[in-house]
Amino acid sequence: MAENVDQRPVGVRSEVGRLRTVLLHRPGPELRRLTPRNNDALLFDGIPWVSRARDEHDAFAAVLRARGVEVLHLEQLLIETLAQPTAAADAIDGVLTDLRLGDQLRRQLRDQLVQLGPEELSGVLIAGLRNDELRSTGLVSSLLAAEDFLIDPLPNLLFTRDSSVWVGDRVAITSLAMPARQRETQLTELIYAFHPRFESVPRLHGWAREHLEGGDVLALAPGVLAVGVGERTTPAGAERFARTVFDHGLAEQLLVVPIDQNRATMHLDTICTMVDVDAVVMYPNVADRLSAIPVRPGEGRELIIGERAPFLEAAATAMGIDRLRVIATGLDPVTAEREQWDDGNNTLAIEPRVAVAYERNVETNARLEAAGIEVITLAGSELGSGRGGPRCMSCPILRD
Ligand SMILES: NC(=[NH2+])NCCC[C@H](N)C(=O)O
Repeated sequence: MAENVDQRPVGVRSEVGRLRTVLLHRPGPELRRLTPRNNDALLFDGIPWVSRARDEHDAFAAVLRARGVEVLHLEQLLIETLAQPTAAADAIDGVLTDLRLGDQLRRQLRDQLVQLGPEELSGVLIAGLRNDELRSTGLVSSLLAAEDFLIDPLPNLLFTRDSSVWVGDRVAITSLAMPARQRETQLTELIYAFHPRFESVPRLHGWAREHLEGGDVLALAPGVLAVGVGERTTPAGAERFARTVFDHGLAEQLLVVPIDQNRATMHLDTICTMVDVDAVVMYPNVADRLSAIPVRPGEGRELIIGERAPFLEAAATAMGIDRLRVIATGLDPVTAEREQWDDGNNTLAIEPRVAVAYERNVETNARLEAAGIEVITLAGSELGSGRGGPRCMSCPILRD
């Protein structure tokens, strides 16, 4: 494990090892920005009731704390980060690159942002800024509608899984594919670059690189990673990730898993998550046709590309086990489809055979229990409108 400045251990080498430290984001005013006109672009399937969403999220954090997990909040880390003038200056430069602003508005916006303290600045970076919230008299501002955003809100920051991912004792800053989420990783990059807690942690990848999202990355076993390639992580993102983890000696094998390019299966963790060292909960409607391409490091900069094989077989082989046990979402194809959509597959293991799951996925949870998995249920009626479950809403920083 890497020692960092204040001597707190970090590192993730498993999906199921006892969870010690996790990064969450408690949803706030950024969710109030969602309207029926912008929710599709902002990747929400409905308009969440904000205070209830916060209650549900607080219950999630409480469940984790009750099990001895240290919960870090992204907003708190961001505020502490922005207390450093260079970090605040970087953050402001980052939002001001937006080409919709124009020079005059950019100057006026800068004048306002530099006056903000860390807490207010963090608030604006997360909740965004509407045109009518800045007193500007310039051409651009007068032509934009009052409700147009000068800084887009980040309602999906809630899904901390995607905006950074720990691989061993390093952190990969990801590069998010959807325009509504791209700025999130400017914030995670800032936190990991400047926050004293992470000062000595080497950073991988980066927000300006090929698309790679944490929801696509699974740590199947020591030295064995899987990465989904679909709507979010691109083939080039997977290739860069393979090269990077091999160069840093963080894995010996990577399984690249092509997934359907659609919203229901946006990340690998929407169809498959691990609940034990040799068991996954998986969407049966894709389980049989899901395949994997094994990739290994070759000579020099080469990658050795293996033969495409059924995912479950390839995973078991790479993990050195006879068989990966599969617990299926739902019972029949229709229930499975409903529960997969409601993130029944998206469980967060907090130790082997103990997983956090949304309570609404009754059939899937019953099957998990029957398979010997303790299921800690969460209400998620509001949180779920962003199409993400307990795994999406958590970024493990330290696991046994
Ligand atoms: N790891 C995950 N499955 N994350 C879910 C993210 C959901 C989010 N609304 C998006 O569309 O990007």
